[in-house]
Amino acid sequence: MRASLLQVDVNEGESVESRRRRVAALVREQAGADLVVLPELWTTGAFAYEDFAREAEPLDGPTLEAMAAAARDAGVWLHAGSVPERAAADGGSATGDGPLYNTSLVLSPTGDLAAVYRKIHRFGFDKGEAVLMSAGDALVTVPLPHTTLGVATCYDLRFPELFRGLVDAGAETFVVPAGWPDRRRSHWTLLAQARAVENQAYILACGTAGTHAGVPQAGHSIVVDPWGEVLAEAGPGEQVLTVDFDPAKVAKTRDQFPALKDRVLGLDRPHP
Ligand SMILES: NC(=O)CCC(=O)C(=O)O
Repeated sequence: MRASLLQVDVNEGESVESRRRRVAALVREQAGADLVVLPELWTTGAFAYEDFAREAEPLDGPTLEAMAAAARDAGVWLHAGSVPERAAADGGSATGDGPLYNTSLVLSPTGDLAAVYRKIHRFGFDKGEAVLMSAGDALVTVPLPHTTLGVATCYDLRFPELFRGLVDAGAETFVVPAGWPDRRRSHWTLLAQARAVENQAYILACGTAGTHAGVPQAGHSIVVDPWGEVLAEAGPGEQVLTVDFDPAKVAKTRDQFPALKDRVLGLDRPHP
């Protein structure tokens, strides 16, 4: 399988509309890949809190429209990263004036919306995303022809129980769009390898480059195999990181070193 991670430079010098056009063109250039991955909140930047409400869009907004056309033209599965989603007042997916979510979109090679994931763990403690956005509550897996994706977003990477849940739901390849800051780059790399090793799964973790809202981004998108080996790692700037990997290695690793079978369930809950 061939995956291309588009580590987009997100900065205030470029309008959202211009970046959308530029990213759509980059996606079209990936024809021949099986899967293309974009970062978290690449229209605004993950730390551009004051832009979330202004740039928020319904699920069928301009980003979905542009990315669906690009996925169809390139004939690729596209994890289109996430957008600030303005949901309907009832929390549904129609246009509305309801809550904001940090919402990931997965598109099929025909440009159809295959999955939607609303980020569960919001970053910022008592400010930023954590207070501006609502939390999703559903785990999402997406069956592709050769692997099943499990999706998570950025800060989710710090919560291993979410990834265990995805494994239990059949995930073999985690896709993690992010807007990870440079000051915690060592955590990014370490956590990506940890999630891969402990779950014996691939991880495709795609971050942003550049600086927005005064926060330099880590870049260094990374692909790790089920044994924890780094297959490819980007540098700090805008880059297309392309990697070929064997999806069958997940089953082989789980078979030859069956640590997942030794799990003792329920330890993450308090004992009565
Ligand atoms: N956008 C994010 O979720 C940032 C996460 C982060 O900075 C961290 O976990 O550290």
